[in-house]
Amino acid sequence: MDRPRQAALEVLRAVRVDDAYTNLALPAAIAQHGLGPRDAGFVTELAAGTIRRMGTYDAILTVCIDRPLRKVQVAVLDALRLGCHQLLSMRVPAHAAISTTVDLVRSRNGQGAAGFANAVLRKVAAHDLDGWLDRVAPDPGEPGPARREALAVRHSHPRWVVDQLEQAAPDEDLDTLLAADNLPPRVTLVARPGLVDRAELPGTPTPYSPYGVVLEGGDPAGVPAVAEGRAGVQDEGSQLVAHALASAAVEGRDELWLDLCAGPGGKAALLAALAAQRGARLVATEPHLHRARLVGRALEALGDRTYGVVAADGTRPPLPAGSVDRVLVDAPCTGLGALRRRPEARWRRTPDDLMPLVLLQRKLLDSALDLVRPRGAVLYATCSPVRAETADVLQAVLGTRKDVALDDVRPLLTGVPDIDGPVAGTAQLWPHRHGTDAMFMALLRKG
Ligand SMILES: C[S@@+](CC[C@H](N)C(=O)[O-])C[C@H]1O[C@@H](n2cnc3c(N)ncnc32)[C@H](O)[C@@H]1O
Repeated sequence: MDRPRQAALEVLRAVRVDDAYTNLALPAAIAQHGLGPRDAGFVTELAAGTIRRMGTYDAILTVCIDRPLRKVQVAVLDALRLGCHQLLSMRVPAHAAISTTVDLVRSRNGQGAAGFANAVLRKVAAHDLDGWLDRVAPDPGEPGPARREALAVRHSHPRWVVDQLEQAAPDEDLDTLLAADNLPPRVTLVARPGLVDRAELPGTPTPYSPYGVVLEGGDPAGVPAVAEGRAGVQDEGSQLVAHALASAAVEGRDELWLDLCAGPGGKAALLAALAAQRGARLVATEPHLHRARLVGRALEALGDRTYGVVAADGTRPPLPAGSVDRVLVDAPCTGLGALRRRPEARWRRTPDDLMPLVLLQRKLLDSALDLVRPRGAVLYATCSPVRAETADVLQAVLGTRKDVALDDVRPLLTGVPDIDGPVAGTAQLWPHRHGTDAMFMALLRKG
């Protein structure tokens, strides 16, 4: 039996049936099948790539199968999707892609299903990916619903996500923006100031963050500074969020910093290191215990130079009003700006997720504004560019508070080009433009 393909099929099943995260299911399947580095690379590309591009492959399979996809046995459908990825997006020769998929189906679903898979994949193999896209989703060129529908299929995004991204970036080339979500991100490390210098880390310096390096290859866990918590794996956009809050000018006392939504702790660790260099200390809050533990671990290398983490709800934080000098609200959000990182995320989110998140985001921002002292700084951030979570939250909260003003965050992001956000003074990063997650940032001050 072909163990790499079997492992990939198991990852697809775990993601579909058990709601597993691809990034966790993959190493588990690789370990369980005892695969070496070469096979592990193949399985990672096969499983993660198939999950990411499933929307496109389902549109193609719909044409190749004479009954609705929902009537195809799901295990067989998963195998067909893996076959499509090998045929259309990987350099696997067609005969190998077809015969190995058919063998996989035969071993699990019997001879009849194997014959069906063989017939379907032969049809798929009749065209390359571009040929199929021109057939199932020709781009009408003109902006509008038909184009958004075509781009949703071409770039394998749910249609509602395409609509949200288009509203978030009406002047952007939607084609380029969506294409960037299908490129797995480069691995970026952060050197936590005072604990390690970035020159000591392998890789090349990140273009915008003063703390980052892009790792050219290899396992980040094998870097000693990462293993010791003096450095970590962190997107450059996330580094810039911590950098912006730390760089905001704050008059007078600057002793207590708060990360209100801290789990799993990447930004908390960078902020805590920056605070410690200036004689300030960070406290982190996170309501979910397992995530609070991760924050604790991320802060370990700083010892008593931080106040550590408190398992608490940020809307009812255990701190007196007006007691904090700087607050980060890295709010729970749809994560539609970080789709590159989580292959299954686009299929799991639904439009119904939006409103509860927006209500929580408003409460958290309000809570942060209560906690900060007059003339202190609050940075509101999301890894989503969706307007309901960015501009609308900001405007709703500013509309109810006379004591708060929006400051310009953009001068704190020196050297980062084209960062204007949806409200004057806010910033929006983009994968296709900056090579980062689509982080939104707004800086607020209490009068
Ligand atoms: C976008 S993540 C934060 C990422 C984190 N800052 C980092 O860089 O590692 C949002 C976090 O908010 C937490 N959260 C959810 N509800 C919350 C609440 N009521 N108060 C505070 N945090 C909350 C989530 O559990 C999640 O860990």
